Amino acid sequence: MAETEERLRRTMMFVPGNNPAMLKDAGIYGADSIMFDLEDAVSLQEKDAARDLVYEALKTVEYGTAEKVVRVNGVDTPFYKDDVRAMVKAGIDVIRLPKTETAAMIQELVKDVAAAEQEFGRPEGSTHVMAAIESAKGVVNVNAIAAASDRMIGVALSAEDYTTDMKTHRYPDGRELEYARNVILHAARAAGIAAFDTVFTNLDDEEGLIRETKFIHQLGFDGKSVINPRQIPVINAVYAPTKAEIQTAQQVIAAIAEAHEKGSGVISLNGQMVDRPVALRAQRVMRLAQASHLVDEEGNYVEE
Ligand SMILES: CC(=O)SCCNC(=O)CCNC(=O)[C@H](O)C(C)(C)COP(=O)(O)OP(=O)(O)OC[C@H]1O[C@@H](n2cnc3c(N)ncnc32)[C@H](O)[C@@H]1OP(=O)(O)O
Ligand SMILES: O=C([O-])CC(=O)C(=O)O
Ligand SMILES: [Mg+2]
Repeated sequence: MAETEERLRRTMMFVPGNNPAMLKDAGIYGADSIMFDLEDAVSLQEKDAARDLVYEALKTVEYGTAEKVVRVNGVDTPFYKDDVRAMVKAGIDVIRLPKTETAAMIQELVKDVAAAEQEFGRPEGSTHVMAAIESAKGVVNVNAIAAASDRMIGVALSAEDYTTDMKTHRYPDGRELEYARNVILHAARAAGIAAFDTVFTNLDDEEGLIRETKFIHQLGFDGKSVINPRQIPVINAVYAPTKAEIQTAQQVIAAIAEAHEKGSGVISLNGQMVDRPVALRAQRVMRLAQASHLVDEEGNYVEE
């Protein structure tokens, strides 16, 4: 894994790289990661102008604590090399490679990123990478892709292209994505990196977005790619623990501390066994509670 401490990545917002107004304001909506897009949101005629615009934005706009990600054009396009050089020069945090099908593609990206870091005097290893899985071939190879480099921070399902490749389309129940979601999630967890679910494209169907987010949250995904700021609070609300979950997590953390004081790794709490995995899950609940501003610095629940 590229990072020692896990970063919260509930929402990764696509921002079309050719839209100056959106580039300027992208930091105000509270996305955990902002993803500048040079690929499919940008027409062929605008590729060079979009790269320049994103470069300028990265140099001049303040994006706060949000992680800065760029979706470059694919390795087999004439834009890819210039995209990688410009984004590394600008100091991007993460490069997202679209339509990743093999570990060799990630290795090629990593080689180009390392060369650009050297060319522009960026700290060696400071640019992380991630893979978007958008085809059957990508799903079949995702274990090797996820483990292809220690610069890798995550893998994402890209269901629009994936369902096209699979000769189907997206249905409200998402059954056509079952296999890909599970395989991608396992590859990410086995490699110790993040897993991102795909975009939800019907902006007016908030209920559908809530249903899909609850489902991918239950599976264990870190978060979703999003296309519009109004999707961010909806997803964050699904990821926010309830008051009861927070209180249970606090009791678990206190109980395990008591067990440790007594020289034990296991204790009973309200008839339930509490051991290390339960305590680790409780710590994650508290991290999500803090990110959702549901607890104060001492960890006390804050009434809304
Ligand atoms: C399959 C794929 O590859 S998906 C990835 C590629 N696609 C994209 O990147 C599309 C990203 N999203 C968008 O361009 C837009 O959200 C659209 C076109 C879908 C809808 O746009 P709008 O109808 O303008 O959305 P809406 O009315 O909700 O916008 C509200 C505000 O949020 C801004 N906004 C909307 N989407 C974004 C975004 N992705 N990033 C930053 N700002 C945004 C709008 O500029 C507007 O700002 P304003 O109030 O200051 O004028
Ligand atoms: O990464 C995403 O979710 C968007 C995308 O490119 C796709 O679905 O093909
Ligand atoms: Mg795509």
